[in-house]
Amino acid sequence: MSKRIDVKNLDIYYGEFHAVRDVSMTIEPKAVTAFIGPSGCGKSTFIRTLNRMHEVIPGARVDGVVEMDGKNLYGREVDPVDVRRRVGMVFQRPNPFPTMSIKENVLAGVRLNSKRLSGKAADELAERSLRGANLWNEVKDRLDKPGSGLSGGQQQRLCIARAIAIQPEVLLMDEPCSALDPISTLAIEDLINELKQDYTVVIVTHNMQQAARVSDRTGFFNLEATGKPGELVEFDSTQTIFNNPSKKATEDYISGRFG
Ligand SMILES: Nc1ncnc2c1ncn2[C@@H]1O[C@H](COP(=O)(O)OP(=O)(O)OP(=O)(O)O)[C@@H](O)[C@H]1O
Repeated sequence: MSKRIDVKNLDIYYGEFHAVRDVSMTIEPKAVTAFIGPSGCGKSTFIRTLNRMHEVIPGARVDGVVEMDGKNLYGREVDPVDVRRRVGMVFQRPNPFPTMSIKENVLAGVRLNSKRLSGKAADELAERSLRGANLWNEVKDRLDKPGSGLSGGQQQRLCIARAIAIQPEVLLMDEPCSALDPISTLAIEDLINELKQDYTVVIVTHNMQQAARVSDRTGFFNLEATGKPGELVEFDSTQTIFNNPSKKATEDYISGRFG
């Protein structure tokens, strides 16, 4: 299920503004890749280009190539809706549909993709996805209650269940723990560790300890000055980035000298 992503010379724009410059990297399957860097360096912008969410903003565009297992996601024949089905996304703030039940929240993405599900198939998929998101035991007795009745950490796991219900190949997570308390954060980190058995996982995080804990590879983004484009300064095994980075800017950031 999981796929490899090759990014080649990717430039990202908001209208005239050049937000991210010339990124090339390979994101490995069945691994967690983390992006760190100071505010405004383009981490969120970059991750949104991996499922073509960037282009929903008027005037936003990219130059370059993003390949999934060798096929350009920006090819002329490629349907962006299909890309977003194959590359799921979890956002910073848990965003369950508040009036929908827990079960219907899990199935919402599948129903949007206009898949018809029999009652039994829907029940099975909901259970499988909630188990996959480590939430089943906590909600199995209240599947018909609203998703908004869950704690923040449970809501975020509900959103992860919704994302994996559509059986994506890649899971993007943009600061998935920034609205959560430390215990919920640990639950999500454990879950990320399990998800990499099946998915290519990409996470943006402000928390360097989190990047060190959960990821196999880390990319450090930076920008020279406000108004300049963000750049990928260094991309390597998490071990190397945190213990033996090759660029001074990475070392300064990791050791808290700026950012
Ligand atoms: N919708 C938008 N329209 C125009 N410019 C934008 C838009 N979204 C982001 N930008 C700009 O693009 C640059 C990169 O922003 P982005 O949110 O990707 O950075 P980031 O590294 O994720 O920051 P943070 O860590 O604060 O979330 C910033 O200069 C930002 O102001």
